[in-house]
Amino acid sequence: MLEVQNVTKIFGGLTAVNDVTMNIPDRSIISVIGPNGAGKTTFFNMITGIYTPTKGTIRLAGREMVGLRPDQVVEAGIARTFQNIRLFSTMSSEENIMVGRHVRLKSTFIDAVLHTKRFHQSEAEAREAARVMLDFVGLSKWRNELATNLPYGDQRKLEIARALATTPKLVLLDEPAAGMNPRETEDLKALIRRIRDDLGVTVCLIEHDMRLVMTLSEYITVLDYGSKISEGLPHQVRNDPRVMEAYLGRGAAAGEYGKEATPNA
Ligand SMILES: Nc1ncnc2c1ncn2[C@@H]1O[C@H](COP(=O)(O)OP(=O)(O)OP(=O)(O)O)[C@@H](O)[C@H]1O
Repeated sequence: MLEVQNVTKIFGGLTAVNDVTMNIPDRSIISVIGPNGAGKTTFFNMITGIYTPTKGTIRLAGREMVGLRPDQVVEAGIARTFQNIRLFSTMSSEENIMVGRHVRLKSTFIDAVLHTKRFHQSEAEAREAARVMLDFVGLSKWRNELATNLPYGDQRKLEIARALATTPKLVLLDEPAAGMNPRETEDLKALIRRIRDDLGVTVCLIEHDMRLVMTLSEYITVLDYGSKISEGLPHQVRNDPRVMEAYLGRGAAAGEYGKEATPNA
């Protein structure tokens, strides 16, 4: 599905991502982990067209993504959520998802201004897609509620629903469990499995909650200081001394996230 080859990103003198190669198979659930500042978000930002890699190629089903704008990457089939929730807080849950859906609609700006038949058809289609997505993520009861009024865990789910409304082939989730309580995290795990199983969407996540990562991921890639230091099945990564060293060798990482964040937690 996604082939990332020898990707590097240099900011001034800092190499944030260093020669990383990674393949994401179709319909898999993959995680990218690593201590603070390891380069995970920069990696997502390159895949989604926010940053252009200094070097390397990124192909989605054989099509080169490097050089595309973020909106073109979404159209190609890659959607994402952000580490810090980025919902339109003064819009309802339904409207937030409709915004995501617009990338797939046929009506133009002119249609919207002139309120043409095509515009009304598109609006109806977007509203129906939003209804289906709200139902899928279990947020139907919040349909008309402003996004800002939703409980935190539900705001994260709404972001996922908005990403899914673009009908992606691949969805990138940046710390989806951040700030969630254990029950919300269990719900999220079930939702991520359904995204893959029911919608056939490939999932790649960045996550610090190691319990979630180890039980959900089929394959894990570990970054540290921008470089890939390990990859493999959860039990292989968990037992890799380089990974433990990356987390526990840095008191800051262990202290900041506590036991939950270490691969053996
Ligand atoms: N736009 C930028 N300009 C300069 N440096 C940047 C920029 N974006 C990220 N960096 C640096 O690149 C490195 C990797 O950052 P990145 O945010 O990708 O790490 P991360 O693994 O996502 O960290 P975290 O787990 O804390 O979110 C850091 O040293 C960061 O300060």
